Amino acid sequence: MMPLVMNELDVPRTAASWREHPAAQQPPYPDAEALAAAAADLRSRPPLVFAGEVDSLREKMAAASRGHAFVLMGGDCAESFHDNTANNIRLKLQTILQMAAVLTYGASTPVIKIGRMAGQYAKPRSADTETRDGVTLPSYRGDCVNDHAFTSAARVPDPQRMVEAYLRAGTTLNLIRAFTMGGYADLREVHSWNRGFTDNPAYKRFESFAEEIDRAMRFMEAAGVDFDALRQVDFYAAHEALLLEYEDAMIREDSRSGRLYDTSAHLLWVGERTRGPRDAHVALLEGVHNPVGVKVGPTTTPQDLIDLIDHLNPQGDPGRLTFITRMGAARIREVLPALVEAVREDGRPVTWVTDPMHGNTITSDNGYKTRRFDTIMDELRGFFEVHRELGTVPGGIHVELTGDDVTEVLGGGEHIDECRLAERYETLVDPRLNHQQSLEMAFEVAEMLRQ
Ligand SMILES: O=C[C@H](O)[C@H](O)COP(=O)(O)O
Ligand SMILES: C=C(OP(=O)(O)O)C(=O)O
Ligand SMILES: [Mn+2]
Repeated sequence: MMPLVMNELDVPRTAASWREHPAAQQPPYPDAEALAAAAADLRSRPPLVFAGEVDSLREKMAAASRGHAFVLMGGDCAESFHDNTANNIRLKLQTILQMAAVLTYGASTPVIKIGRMAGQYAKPRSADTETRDGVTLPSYRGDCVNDHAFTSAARVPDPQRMVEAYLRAGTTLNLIRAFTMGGYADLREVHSWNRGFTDNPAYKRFESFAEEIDRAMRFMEAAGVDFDALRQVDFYAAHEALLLEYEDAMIREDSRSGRLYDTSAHLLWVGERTRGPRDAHVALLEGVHNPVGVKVGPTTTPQDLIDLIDHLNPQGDPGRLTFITRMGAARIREVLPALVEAVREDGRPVTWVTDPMHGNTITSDNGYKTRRFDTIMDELRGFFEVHRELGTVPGGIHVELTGDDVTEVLGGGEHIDECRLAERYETLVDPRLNHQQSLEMAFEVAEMLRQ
């Protein structure tokens, strides 16, 4: 085990300049003293990740920007304290590992495995309030902020939830590390789970692909590959750096280098609603050394991206900045090329990742916030087409998924239709791919990568 070398108590405040910038999507805490006490409590606690791990992810993201690795980032839209169970963590991890095995074969490069896990507890909302049956209450903003129950007491922002989120993130990371270091991620095991996908009606389309992977495994075995050396994998954690007080309280100095890191996760991203280059969220991430992502939607201009690079990666260090595009299937082929070209012309490297979920959210006729599997796949195809035409590198995918058999996204091999949404619609905010849909996506993307 590497020693933790963070300076936990003496946090230089330079990263705190975010307080001088406008901050969107922050909860209206009723009790400033309670907020300060919770933040002080967090500041006294150990970091959740170690700077050395964060640096190694930065290097891997740099490899992805050059096409020498492929990023798979996935997990819940909003994690919840209630679902912070061993089984839930295990199934999500398993799903990501299964997808990664298929993608590794398709891409013929290492797949960088990143969970939207262990800290994805704060949500931006399009409306500050929610109305049900004539009753209007503050919106749910993630378990780090308030409770999902629809009562006025539950919806009051409670800063003590930040401490709870920290503790839950810590136990989640602990279990992830135990699984991924202790043999649960063994490639032979992961490959055998993927055989379970043969029950899926979509499997027929991928049968020959799956057989190829099977053959490759047998070849490796026959050639004497040391499978025991493949029993451990690197797995990283990421979440949206939305709740500024929480992220600020998790900043620590790395005593080896004197650099500041946001130790709440390895990678942090800024969302489409908070990505203003001169706004507080970007200012906070400017001050830390983590690899960072910025979600960019269809209204983004080329100049917006250059401004973001100026702020977040002025020196053009590879691996520091990832643009996560979420354009919508209908717009991606039209709007992405000019953005990619502007960045290419600028010359400072970024890693391009697609989020095919957030530009494709619809409301079903029976009132569910949902997405169509086919539309999601169409945005993914558009992403690869644009990069292929421009000769640039499609660096990875970012998806909302769960390891459970929920029914939140329409379509896929199991043909989930509107009536079935009611069966297991469990998400607290956005609809997630279920286990089978996630694997189906992995096979489709692996085929795209192979071309
Ligand atoms: O996860 C993303 C956002 O929080 C979400 O899409 C916004 O959702 P809302 O429009 O339901 O507030
Ligand atoms: C809020 C999210 O996305 P975006 O910022 O792209 O809307 C999200 O990833 O859950
Ligand atoms: Mn979401």
